[in-house]
Amino acid sequence: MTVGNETSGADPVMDREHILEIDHLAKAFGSLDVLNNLSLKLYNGENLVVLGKSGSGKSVLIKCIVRLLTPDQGTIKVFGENVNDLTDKGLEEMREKIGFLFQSGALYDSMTVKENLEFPLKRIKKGLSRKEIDAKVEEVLDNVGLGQTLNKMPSELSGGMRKRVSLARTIIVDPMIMLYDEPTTGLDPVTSDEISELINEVKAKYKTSSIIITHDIECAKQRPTASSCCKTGKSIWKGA
Ligand SMILES: Nc1ncnc2c1ncn2[C@@H]1O[C@H](COP(=O)(O)OP(=O)(O)OP(=O)(O)O)[C@@H](O)[C@H]1O
Repeated sequence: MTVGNETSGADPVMDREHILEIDHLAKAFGSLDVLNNLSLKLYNGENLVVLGKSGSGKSVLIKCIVRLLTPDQGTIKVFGENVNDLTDKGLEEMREKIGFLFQSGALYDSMTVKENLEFPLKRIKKGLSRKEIDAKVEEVLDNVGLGQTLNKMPSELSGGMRKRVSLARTIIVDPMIMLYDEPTTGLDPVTSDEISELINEVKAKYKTSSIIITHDIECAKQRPTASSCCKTGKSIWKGA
């Protein structure tokens, strides 16, 4: 896999704090070495692309970051804290600051778009008034260009629209870090470009730091200027 840090600002990356740091991570399943000596740093306000072919361990990496899997070796620090040392409460708090965009989109098919967006908001940002919830739902939907879909069912949306709604549902709770798992998989080239552009817009509007896990080299290239690149495991891309 290849890891490339990228920043849109004029600041040199090295001058800024890192909010996620992985050091010499290793994970195997039996005799299958999936992650081998992987290190990366995600700096505040940047997009970081992890590029790897199918089966190279991209999803395993995400699961290790949020402790759905325990690494065999190495450390993962998020917001300065070692993920494997967190208490259950600490883990819950950390996960609430991290947004996921799953490969499948993972919308609730029996709920309208509005209900899909309200669901995480009511769970994580407790105590909001009806008016505040409506305003937040409208804001995030407008920001992904789908203000008109409020009362539609997911089945009435195209693949690209579902991806946008999923993104809106993730950013509605103001995550500090976004983890994108194959954000453009299954989309046509034009829609893929739109989603890649949207990822850059979300970063600018919501001041998120993002890890984008993909096998799509075009998606990887659509990040702003690459500033550094480190390689580990099976490298298939040498960066811009
Ligand atoms: N819980 C598990 N137990 C055993 N093997 C696993 C487990 N999770 C993942 N693997 C194996 O680890 C390897 C990497 O899986 P992973 O899902 O991370 O791939 P990926 O890079 O995300 O691939 P894709 O792009 O196809 O989704 C695969 O060979 C998979 O079978």
